[in-house]
Amino acid sequence: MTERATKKIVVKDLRKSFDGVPVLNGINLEVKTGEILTLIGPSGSGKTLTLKCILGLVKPDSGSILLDGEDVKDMPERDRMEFFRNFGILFQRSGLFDGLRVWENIGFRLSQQPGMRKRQVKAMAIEKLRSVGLSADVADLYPAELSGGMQKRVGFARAIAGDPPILFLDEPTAGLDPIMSNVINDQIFNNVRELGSTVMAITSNLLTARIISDRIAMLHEGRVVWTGDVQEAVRSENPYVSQFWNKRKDGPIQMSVSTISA
Ligand SMILES: Nc1ncnc2c1ncn2[C@@H]1O[C@H](COP(=O)(O)OP(=O)(O)OP(=O)(O)O)[C@@H](O)[C@H]1O
Repeated sequence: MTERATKKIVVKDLRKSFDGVPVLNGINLEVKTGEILTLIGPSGSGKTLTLKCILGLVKPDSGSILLDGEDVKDMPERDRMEFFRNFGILFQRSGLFDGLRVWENIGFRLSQQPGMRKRQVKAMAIEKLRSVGLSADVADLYPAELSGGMQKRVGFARAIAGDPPILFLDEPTAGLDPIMSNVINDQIFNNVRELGSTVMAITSNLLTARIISDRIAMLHEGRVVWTGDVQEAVRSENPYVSQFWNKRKDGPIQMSVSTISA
């Protein structure tokens, strides 16, 4: 098979500095088709920045980023926006449009396709709401009328609308209680498996990482210090993974107070 068919996301030697201070020091990542890769790592290790570079929100200094075989690093802005329409993105704060009803939020991308009727968009939105465990009544509400957990679920429903081949999930369970986190973990896992999407996720929630991931990539100081299957991560003796996974204060990962409080 070609690289395009087997690897949906390929990041090679990604580097980024701010004011001469290196933050990404040569990130290498690969996500195979249909695989869920989760980035974990201490605060400030470069997880969000890596995702921002992949999404084109921050321009890296060097390296290459291939999505579905296309080099997106130097893609012109208009092409990039068009290209990313094919992918699902769940932002950390759900990113719902306050002025749009739930169904309009979920159907936003679909409604921009020529010839798409309102009725079709709403039907698709309701189907996606059901797949994240919410009833059709929610469709006509506005985001402000929803709890944080419901907003996350609607954000996820929007990300999977259009059955995207690639999905990016930034902290899908941040700020949720443990029960709601678990509901979302299951819904991510089930929906993604059903759709066969390739996923790159970021999470600080180790239970989320454990439930949704096939593979884990651990970042530290802007480098990938370990990658492996999720089962290997759980019992890994790699000092970084073991310290992080077992939430130990002592080890090679040193957290300064300014980092902890950031
Ligand atoms: N636009 C920017 N300008 C300057 N520094 C930045 C910028 N964006 C990120 N950084 C720095 O890059 C480092 C990595 O940030 P990043 O947000 O990727 O961390 P993270 O691993 O996602 O952490 P967290 O889990 O706390 O979100 C941090 O030290 C941050 O201050």
